[in-house]
Amino acid sequence: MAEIAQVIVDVPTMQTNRPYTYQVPAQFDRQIQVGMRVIIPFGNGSRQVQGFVVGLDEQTEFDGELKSIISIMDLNPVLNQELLAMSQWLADSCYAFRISCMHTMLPNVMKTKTQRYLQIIDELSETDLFELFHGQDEILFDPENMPAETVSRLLKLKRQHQIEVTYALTDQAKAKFVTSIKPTMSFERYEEERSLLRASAKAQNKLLSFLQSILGKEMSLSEAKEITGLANSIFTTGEKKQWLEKDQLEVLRTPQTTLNSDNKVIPELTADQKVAVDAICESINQEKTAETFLLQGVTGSGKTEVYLRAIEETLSEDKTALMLVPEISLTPQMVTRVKGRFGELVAVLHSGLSNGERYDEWRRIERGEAKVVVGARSAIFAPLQSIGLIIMDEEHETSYKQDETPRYHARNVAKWRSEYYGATIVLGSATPSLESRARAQKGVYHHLLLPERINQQPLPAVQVIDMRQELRKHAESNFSTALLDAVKDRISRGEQSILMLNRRGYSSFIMCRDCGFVMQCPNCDISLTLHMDTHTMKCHYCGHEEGIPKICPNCQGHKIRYYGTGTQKVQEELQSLIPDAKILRMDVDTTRRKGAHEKLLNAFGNQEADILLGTQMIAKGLDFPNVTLVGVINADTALGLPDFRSSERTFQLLTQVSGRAGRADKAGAVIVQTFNPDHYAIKLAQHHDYERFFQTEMNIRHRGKYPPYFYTLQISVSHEEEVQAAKSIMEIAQFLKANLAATSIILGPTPKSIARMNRKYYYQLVIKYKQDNQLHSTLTQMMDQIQKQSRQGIQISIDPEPQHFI
Ligand SMILES: Nc1ncnc2c1ncn2[C@@H]1O[C@H](COP(=O)(O)OP(=O)(O)OP(=O)(O)O)[C@@H](O)[C@H]1O
Ligand SMILES: [Zn+2]
Ligand SMILES: [Zn+2]
Repeated sequence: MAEIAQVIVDVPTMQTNRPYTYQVPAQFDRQIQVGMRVIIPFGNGSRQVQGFVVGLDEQTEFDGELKSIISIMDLNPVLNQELLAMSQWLADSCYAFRISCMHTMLPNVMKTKTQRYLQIIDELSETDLFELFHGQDEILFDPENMPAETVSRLLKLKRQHQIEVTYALTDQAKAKFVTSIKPTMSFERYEEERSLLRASAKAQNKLLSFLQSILGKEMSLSEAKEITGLANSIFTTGEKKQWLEKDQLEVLRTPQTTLNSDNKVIPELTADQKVAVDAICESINQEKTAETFLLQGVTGSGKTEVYLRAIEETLSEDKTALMLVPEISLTPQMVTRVKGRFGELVAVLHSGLSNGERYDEWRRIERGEAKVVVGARSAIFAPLQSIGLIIMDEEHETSYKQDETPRYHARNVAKWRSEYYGATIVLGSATPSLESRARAQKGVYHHLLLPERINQQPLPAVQVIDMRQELRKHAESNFSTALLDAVKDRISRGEQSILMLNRRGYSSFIMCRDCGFVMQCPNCDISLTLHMDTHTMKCHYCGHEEGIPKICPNCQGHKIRYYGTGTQKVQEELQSLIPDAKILRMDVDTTRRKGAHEKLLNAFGNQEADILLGTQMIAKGLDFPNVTLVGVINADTALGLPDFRSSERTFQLLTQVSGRAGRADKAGAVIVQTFNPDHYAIKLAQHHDYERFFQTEMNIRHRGKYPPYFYTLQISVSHEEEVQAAKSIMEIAQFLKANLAATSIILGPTPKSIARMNRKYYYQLVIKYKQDNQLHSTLTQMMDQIQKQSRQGIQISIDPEPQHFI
């Protein structure tokens, strides 16, 4: 008997974590449950919004009058106890609003769509109203698609209280239904019906035999039409004659994968794999112990097989398994392997799914039909229950951290869930993040090693080419002689090459050779990027787009030139250097369409091309036996970034891309082109020496007081007026200095390296801290300020453990 509900209200502009109290009308008494979505009145007037029930009470004492819940949107809670508790923790630890955490955890379609209607209050006499309302009492208010003049006239009428606004919410979370048919009679009765037909009624005759063939079954109408080739009208006739019954059948929109299916032979484990699998399985079998393993295995050492065995064990214990991969569209081979092993039990969640597909996969998980979930970052919130195992492949990848609010790291969410269920965590990587490797060192994580490739296949030999020398020999080519010769050699042997163009912090822009003018975004402090495919200049921060100028907008000169190296330009150069090479290009431009990744990879896997040329997206997870050469066209770009992790990123990327070569019986080679051949990250990657890199980098981090020795937290402030932004970051800095522990260090405040974005000015400061009991409460206090200040247009964000410092 719940009479009072605590509701988190879904209004984005209302920045609070406080639940609101609503009356539960008697008719909903039995139905309402914590974790359901409800529609509630909010604010003045007739506004309706969505909310999430987070608490139910019986007490009726309350000062003042309570508003009542209007309706309940769900038959079952969409947030179970665990997810509700998690949303609370997530909001708290990420300094985020609970409503945005809830939305992050749920499929998109759980957001309601609000439409505004305008309604005439009294009788209408004026022609004005008649014209605006087209003679109706109510119209949809859609300011974006209405002439400005109409909008202002309508708003004026509203101010004069002639019309009022009403809100209608539509629930987008809809299951998909299709019409189905079912035979209603026995075989003999159908025979009787047949004898009554005229000889010319061939189609009906055919329908009768078909129905006889599917006795006791239900089938979708469209499938039945396809099988029989009969028209709709025949089925309608059949329904009228009561030969069949029509019904609504729910269909799940299951995403298809088009990647070549994996050979399903389950290999015998190597000795090292066995040690790892045994240790992990033992932990899975222990109830209620949340242990974390760091599985550090060189590229091609068979980490995936370890994951698969661990999943198998988890399922046999009647528990569920969650497997995260950095970006699923880039690792279709992984999905194929998991699906190949566990079939229908697998649900795949990723950004390429349509909203409907995502919703249906989500419900398959929620109902317990899918017991293994594979997905990218946000799949960590999959509504699995009794989780026994959480795997994070390539655990060092930055894509596990969300850059927008809530700024969570999937690894921390994994830890929370593993403690909730007593689940085992496996973090896998050839190049673990320094944070994780340091924890393994301390014994916080169990360290498991796969030091060798399968079949003792050697890691590829890496040759480093000094591009400063090369440029002296021949100007302005992206290809050294060594790399070109190696590629030609592979082509002549019928082997394949992967070439990577590192494009982080890299872009193509245009510049006037007369006056040096560079096209800038009118809203942001950065230059526009040239996109040859659409023939436009685009801002990668705010999305601003314009045409490519033919003459310089500054001096009207004609010497506009392209700078920077796009993959397309590199492809053209390579093609002219090796005219008969078959090149596949994989970058954002060629993979925009759904399924394009898989198509390209399939083609390459079928050896339809000699060379796969691409950006970082080709560095991960690819396992092609015929690839014996990997070339890195430019290893340096990440090194130039003002980020203390830039060496770590470079080392990780080089190791990972090198790992694509020589994975089967043919030996592999790697050629790395660089302007910094002596840099330790490049040298140590050349020698596959993770341990030395770890020691070297740890020393540097220790000296600089960086993670993993210190934690970091970034606070940014933005405002349309630079003075306002600067003023409030200074105030924050003062406040922090007065309240934080003496051991905590504040860096800044400074303008962000891109100081202006989307017409707003950005300032930031970074806190480095070891242990600071004051920090959390101080920052939470600051969150209250955010709520006050955001009303004046100032936006403050707190980012715990940011992964990018630019
Ligand atoms: N025990 C085994 N015996 C034979 N082949 C195996 C065994 N384990 C894995 N393999 C095969 O070895 C290859 C490399 O394994 P896998 O892709 O799992 O390596 P990985 O450690 O995940 O590599 P990377 O980090 O480079 O993605 C795969 O083709 C896999 O099928
Ligand atoms: Zn811009
Ligand atoms: Zn010019």
